[in-house]
Amino acid sequence: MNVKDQYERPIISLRLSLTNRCNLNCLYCHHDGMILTEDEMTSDEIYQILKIAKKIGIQKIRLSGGEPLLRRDIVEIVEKTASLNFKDISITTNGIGLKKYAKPLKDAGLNRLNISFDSLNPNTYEKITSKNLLHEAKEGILQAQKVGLFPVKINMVVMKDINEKEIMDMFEFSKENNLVLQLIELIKSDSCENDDFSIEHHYSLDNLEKDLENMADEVKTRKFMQDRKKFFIDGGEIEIVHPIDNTKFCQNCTRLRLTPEGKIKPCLLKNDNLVDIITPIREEKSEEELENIFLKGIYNRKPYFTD
Ligand SMILES: Nc1nc2c(ncn2[C@@H]2O[C@H](COP(=O)(O)OP(=O)(O)OP(=O)(O)O)[C@@H](O)[C@H]2O)c(=O)[nH]1
Ligand SMILES: C[S@@+](CC[C@H](N)C(=O)[O-])C[C@H]1O[C@@H](n2cnc3c(N)ncnc32)[C@H](O)[C@@H]1O
Ligand code: SF4
Ligand code: SF4
Repeated sequence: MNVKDQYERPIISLRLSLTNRCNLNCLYCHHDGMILTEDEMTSDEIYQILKIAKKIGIQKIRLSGGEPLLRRDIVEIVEKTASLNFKDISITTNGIGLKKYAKPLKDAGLNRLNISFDSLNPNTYEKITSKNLLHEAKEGILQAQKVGLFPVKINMVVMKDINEKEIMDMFEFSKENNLVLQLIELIKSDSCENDDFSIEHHYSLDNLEKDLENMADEVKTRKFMQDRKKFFIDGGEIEIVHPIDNTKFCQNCTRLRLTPEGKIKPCLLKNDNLVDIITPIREEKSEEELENIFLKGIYNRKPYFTD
């Protein structure tokens, strides 16, 4: 089965937020758009939801959070996910736990990783994350690379007056270590604790995109990935995530989300259209009923930014 939403967007990927807990406290964090509850699904409940996802045609799974590596059963979750033969399983992490987990996760069936890393400067890193853990994050990145997870992407949220001058240094670091650099525009959302920060430090990626276009040996567009652009420069790769007021980004959005407590979330930036799937699972409803609940989540999808 291959499902489309009411706007003819195929549903290709599911992003599971495994927890709202985190070991960093980034100034800009949007918590993947979550309402911050403490409830977390068990790995068996997650597995049941993934089975329905597979059945309705979801191909790609992303595990995120909060910090997904804080889940003690993270390896078991990846193992269970891998047993369902999805095309792609990835994790977004701050990298602090990777020294310990990169190899077990790879062995459990993880394909790739995105690692948040906004600065190579220890003071700036600490200012952003409120923890003096740059060294651990960097070690985690290199460990992921070493155990053969590929590609490893660096997620760098670009912020005015904080790290915007570091883009080229981060690109050099990425090239040297065979990493893809993903530059992310700072998003303002209801789930950011500090609204003023997102406004004050917003840095538009428009001009940078034009500069990269001129510098690039090749430019590619990721069609089912929000029409994002990838720039190939001097043997390195930069991808731009430019979601704000970007109608094309939303027109090409093919992802559904799941909250840690078990609700289907149709859009990162909205919380008024969630669909509870964990209660019916705990009530042992039939497969058909559970599938219909999933489809209701898809039915609720709507592009956030429109013309
Ligand atoms: N507006 C919006 N922003 C998103 C969405 N998904 C991801 N982002 C932003 O994109 C950034 C990177 O997300 P990741 O979790 O690393 O995954 P990704 O880049 O979307 O996925 P891949 O490129 O396939 O690895 C995050 O900072 C999010 O803020 C989305 O659906 N809508
Ligand atoms: C919420 S974090 C969860 C996963 C993990 N803790 C991490 O930091 O990678 C997922 C991604 O969202 C990004 N992010 C968080 N708040 C953001 C914001 N306000 N604007 C843009 N990206 C943001 C982070 O940089 C990270 O790459
Ligand atoms: S961006 Fe990731 S690492 Fe930073 S506070 Fe948010 S969840 Fe934690
Ligand atoms: S509709 Fe737009 S804002 Fe909402 S999740 Fe998709 S890309 Fe993000």
